Amino acid sequence: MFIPTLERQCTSEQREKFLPLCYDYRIIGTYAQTELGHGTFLRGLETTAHYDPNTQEFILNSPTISSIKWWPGALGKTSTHAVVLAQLYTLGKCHGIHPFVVQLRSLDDHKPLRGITVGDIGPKMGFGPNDNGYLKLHKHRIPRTNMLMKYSQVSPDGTYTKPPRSTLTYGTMTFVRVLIVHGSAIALAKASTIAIRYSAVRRQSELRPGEPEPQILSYPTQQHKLFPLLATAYAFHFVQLAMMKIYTDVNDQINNSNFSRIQELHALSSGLKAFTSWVTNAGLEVCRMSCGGHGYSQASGFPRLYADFTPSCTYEGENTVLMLQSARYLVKCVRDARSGKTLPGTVSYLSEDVSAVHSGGSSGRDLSNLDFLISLYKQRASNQVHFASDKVDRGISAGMDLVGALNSASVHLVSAAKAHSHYFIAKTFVESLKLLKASSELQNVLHQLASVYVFEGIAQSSGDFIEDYILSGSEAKTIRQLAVDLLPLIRVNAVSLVDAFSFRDEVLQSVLGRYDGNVYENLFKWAQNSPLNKTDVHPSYHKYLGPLLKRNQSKL
Ligand SMILES: CCCCCCCC/C=C\CCCCCCC/C=C/C(=O)SCCNC(=O)CCNC(=O)[C@H](O)C(C)(C)COP(=O)(O)OP(=O)(O)OC[C@H]1O[C@@H](n2cnc3c(N)ncnc32)[C@H](O)[C@@H]1OP(=O)(O)O
Ligand SMILES: Cc1cc2nc3c(=O)[nH]c(=O)nc-3n(C[C@H](O)[C@H](O)[C@H](O)COP(=O)(O)OP(=O)(O)OC[C@H]3O[C@@H](n4cnc5c(N)ncnc54)[C@H](O)[C@@H]3O)c2cc1C
Repeated sequence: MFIPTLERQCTSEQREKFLPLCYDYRIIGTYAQTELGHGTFLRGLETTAHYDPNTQEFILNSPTISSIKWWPGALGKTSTHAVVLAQLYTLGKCHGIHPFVVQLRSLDDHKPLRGITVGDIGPKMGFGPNDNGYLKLHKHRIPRTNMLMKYSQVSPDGTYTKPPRSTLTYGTMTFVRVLIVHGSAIALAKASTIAIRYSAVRRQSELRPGEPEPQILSYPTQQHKLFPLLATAYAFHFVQLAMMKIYTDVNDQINNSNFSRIQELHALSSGLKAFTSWVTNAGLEVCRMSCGGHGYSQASGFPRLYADFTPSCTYEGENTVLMLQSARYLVKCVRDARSGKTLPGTVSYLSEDVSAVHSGGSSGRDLSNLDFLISLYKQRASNQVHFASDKVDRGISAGMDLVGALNSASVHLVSAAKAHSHYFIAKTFVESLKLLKASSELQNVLHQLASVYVFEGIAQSSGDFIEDYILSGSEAKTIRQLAVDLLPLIRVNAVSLVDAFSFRDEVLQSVLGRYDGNVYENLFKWAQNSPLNKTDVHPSYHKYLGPLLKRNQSKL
């Protein structure tokens, strides 16, 4: 995050000064924004940067215990520098959060500089090798030119020039949220690879006396656990490509001072980061549990994969907060649509009259047709967004201000943002396959994946579709069965579909997911290498167990 921030927030002179040092690994930096007392509420950050025109320096301080920077990756023992987000004060006025490059440690002996107290925040659930750290600043001075001034400036005499948009400071977070969508796709692909390969190797239970134990991948319940997640990994792959394309296009516009789509990008990246990381987080646990006891072993790779992935739901914007950000924009779009404004591409459906799609018990609608089902996802999203938006309007009519009305409708706003994200993902998956140049055989297999993703997505949220009369109960049941009917077809290519992710064994880090399937021999080898097995009799025997046993034996 250090380098992307410099690349996006530096003037050209600052780029020339700082970026070569980064690219050549002459300095190592972190992104120090979160504090002990604030991670979500950025306007509440307390670190201060007061400009001193006499020396043309900023004086950085952590004025309170809650203002100590806390969590930034590699801050504790590694980073020599940080981008520090602090409240800018100049000529007696506060101008809000701005980014500053701060050197933390000497480039000679790596010791912390004067006014810098820095260290590791202690053991965490995962990310063991990462020294997430703390930073306490005490009257630490940096040159004026260390404030990143692409968008806002402080002149030598202290005059402040404000940015074209205050939120441009938040640009790196948007970029990383887009990367996390990619990260979700990768993590779910890894978990699917481990679980499906292991399920093809593992044989368990005797269905009928005398019959060989079947591969657990042959059980419909095992397929129902794993194949929708496999399909989701493929869906997220195509979605992260689409998300990155939108990000690149909007970022190019921003670089040309066109800020018209910055809000749409913020809303979409927030919703997709939250949606994909929540779904992946839950999916990793399903994959682990589908591998039985060996899934719980470190040898499976699941404990580390989960412990390292799960903070994706928290960092870079806590997921609920990001869903609310997305929903806030959707509410704005409903208002714009009602006042006749044209809406941007990813939200244009909110101005359509989607109520035309009626439920109908045996209306003869083709419930296996993906284009038709995507129209139902659209209707569900539109209904949920308009419902939540109407709740906000009713709150205001009842005398609340906008903040109060948004807060009181927030549970529904999160549901609406989830439905919006889900519609975007399902639509993107189906549309991406149409554009894919692939053999008819491959198209057929990928269509099976898209179908099980779309069917299962409705089955798992059928309440949304039934409550709004988008589907009848019997239609929902039919779609649920369509998903189950697809499972044996996907079974044929399941192992090939995870092999296609091409994770090397060294990357997958899983004995269960080994490409050669040689699980049991390698589990035993792995166990023998366990530190506890260095000696037959563990030294602790002589200190604790031995004396205890001997003492009790003497009583016999
Ligand atoms: C290239 C191949 C790569 C492959 C990689 C694949 C694998 C990689 C996997 C993962 C990679 C990434 C690894 C992750 C490592 C990250 C480690 C963690 C880092 C961090 O956590 S950094 C700190 C993150 N912190 C946050 O995100 C804070 C969240 N809080 C906020 O953003 C804000 O406080 C807020 C938005 C919640 C609230 O802001 P505010 O108080 O100002 O209140 P509002 O009134 O809601 O907002 C005002 C206004 O601003 C708009 N807004 C807000 N944010 C943005 C934004 N980012 N962009 C644009 N606009 C924004 C908001 O919509 C409001 O606008 P309106 O007034 O409504 O118009
Ligand atoms: C592994 C890891 C790495 C990190 N790396 C970095 C880093 O490199 N740099 C950095 O600056 N930070 C980093 N962070 C910090 C991270 O960005 C914050 O933890 C994150 O932004 C969440 O903020 P918080 O911890 O204050 O949670 P809080 O915001 O306190 O969240 C707690 C609860 O409050 C709820 N909540 C908060 N606000 C609202 C609201 N407005 N409406 C409804 N509910 C709300 C949330 O939904 C959540 O349920 C990292 C964190 C982790 C875990």
